[in-house]
Amino acid sequence: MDNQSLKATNDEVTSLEALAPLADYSLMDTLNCDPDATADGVDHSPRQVFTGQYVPVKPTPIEAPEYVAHSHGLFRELGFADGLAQSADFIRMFSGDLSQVPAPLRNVGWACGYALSIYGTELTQQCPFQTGNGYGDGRAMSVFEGVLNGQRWEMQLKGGGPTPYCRGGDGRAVLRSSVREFLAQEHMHALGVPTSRSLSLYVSKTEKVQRPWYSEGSRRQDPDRMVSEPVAISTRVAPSFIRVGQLELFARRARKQEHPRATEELRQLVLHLIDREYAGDIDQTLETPRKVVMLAHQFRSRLTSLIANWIRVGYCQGNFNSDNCAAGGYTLDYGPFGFCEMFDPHYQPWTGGGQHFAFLNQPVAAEKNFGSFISALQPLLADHPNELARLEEIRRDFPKVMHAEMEKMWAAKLGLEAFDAELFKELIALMTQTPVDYTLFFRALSDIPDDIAPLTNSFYRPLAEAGTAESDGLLKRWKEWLSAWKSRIGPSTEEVSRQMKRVNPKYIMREWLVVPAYRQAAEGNYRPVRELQGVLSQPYSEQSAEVEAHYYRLKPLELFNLGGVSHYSCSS
Ligand SMILES: Nc1ncnc2c1ncn2[C@@H]1O[C@H](COP(=O)(O)OP(=O)(O)OP(=O)(O)O)[C@@H](O)[C@H]1O
Ligand SMILES: [Mg+2]
Repeated sequence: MDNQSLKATNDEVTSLEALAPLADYSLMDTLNCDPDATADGVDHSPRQVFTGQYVPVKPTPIEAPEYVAHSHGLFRELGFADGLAQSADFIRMFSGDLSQVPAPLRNVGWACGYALSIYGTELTQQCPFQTGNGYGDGRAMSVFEGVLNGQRWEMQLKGGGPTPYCRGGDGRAVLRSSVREFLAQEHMHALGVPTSRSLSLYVSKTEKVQRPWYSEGSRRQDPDRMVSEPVAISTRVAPSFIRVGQLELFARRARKQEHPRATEELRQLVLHLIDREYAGDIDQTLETPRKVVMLAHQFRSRLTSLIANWIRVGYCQGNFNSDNCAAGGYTLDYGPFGFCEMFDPHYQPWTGGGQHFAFLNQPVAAEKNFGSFISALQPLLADHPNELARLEEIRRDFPKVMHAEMEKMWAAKLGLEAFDAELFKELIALMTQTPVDYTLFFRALSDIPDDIAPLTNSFYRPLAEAGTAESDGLLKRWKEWLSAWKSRIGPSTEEVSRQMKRVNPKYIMREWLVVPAYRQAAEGNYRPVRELQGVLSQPYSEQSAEVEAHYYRLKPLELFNLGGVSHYSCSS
């Protein structure tokens, strides 16, 4: 279906029968199926997939699914009736049972292979066959693609059982990680950060799997025991799920001429990416080499803006490999992520992640992924030296564009028209040395206080009380900084304050507030998850006094360094 002819709105979807005619499986219908795939999608053991951009896979339903939550906001955008989320056939489909879906909905889903580069280094070791042909969606599979309210969406189960890319894993996701991803996606959307979205979350009442996790109160880096956790399936939604790593897989094959159609498969995937994610930005009638250059340019804009947004809201991806970098330029894979609370440029919640993926190094990590992306496009321009040179320029200028995005973002956080390097440098030093809570600090600053007293509510160490020379020195510097800052903001403080409150959220997803919610959910009480969902869906709003008292506060000191709260070594 061509994007121009899409109907702008659809009638309210109240059943799967009403959803069925909106299906349009462009990926399955225009790209190549793995020729070794089984027709029925019963394909659940690790094997190599040599060609084709997708493998049909039948999801493995979770036993005895129970409704936990759905996104009211996304349902509204898609034109879905709220009641649908708790209807028997919808629960069946989105907990992995496609056997009874009405045609033309299909009763197999699909999984895709992808390659992995970590910080720009190409790897194949993670593939059980050491070739890269056995790595990809190991437990994620899409089950729907179609056009809803004028927009093309793909729906993907996470935890829907093993695929040929499972590498011996069980294909499941536990409730804990599913609650985190479910909440985080809609929270990021509400924060104004491009992201995959959350549709629904169902948990099994009977099926459990073992995962390494932390004992109560453990401060160790790594989990110290195995715990049995309920499995869940969350469904995420995006215009496509094409990753930088996916392009890389086909580009590596093209580079090595692994099979005669390798370059053609890469070309098809890139053109498909443009249709799905960049149709509004790239003229369909252009020749492929022109399109490829425009794609690189557009992705650079989206990626640099995305990273600046992450830093604006305090988000750290933790594992920003090329396979966790969506080629559409939105946030994907909420595993070892976290929101920075006590400000630390090196904040990294994932113990296995390394400093290269730390909070303020994300612009450089993004540059590495962008390099992988550019390298993946090169085989398509082998006979086009001009376009190839243009691609190289786009890559080379990434840091410049990223830097400009960051300065624009910091200026906005500070309510300034233009970035002020000196003011910023001293602020970062003060925020680190004090240290402050990143969210509370910028929100308190957004009130444009007369003196530093209101800002000190965001300080993890009370300055004045300490009375030491060091803290007295800091106090003086804070006062000087505040007055320097105030002299730089415009005369209409009310307007500046309003603007600042639109970029500096009041509420962010703090892990220690999420832990009790997923624990309660594992006991069958879903109210705390839904309450958190409500609070996190309005992160910039002044909410009730009760919400403020509970959610707008410093992380309690006793929770620092706690395994599973402040850091995690495994997130699945
Ligand atoms: N329990 C599991 N069974 C099978 N494969 C798994 C499992 N857990 C992770 N994987 C696979 O391991 C790889 C690395 O995992 P990672 O945590 O980045 O991804 P993920 O969180 O599963 O998925 P995604 O990137 O799709 O959000 C992915 O290819 C993923 O599909
Ligand atoms: Mg991943």
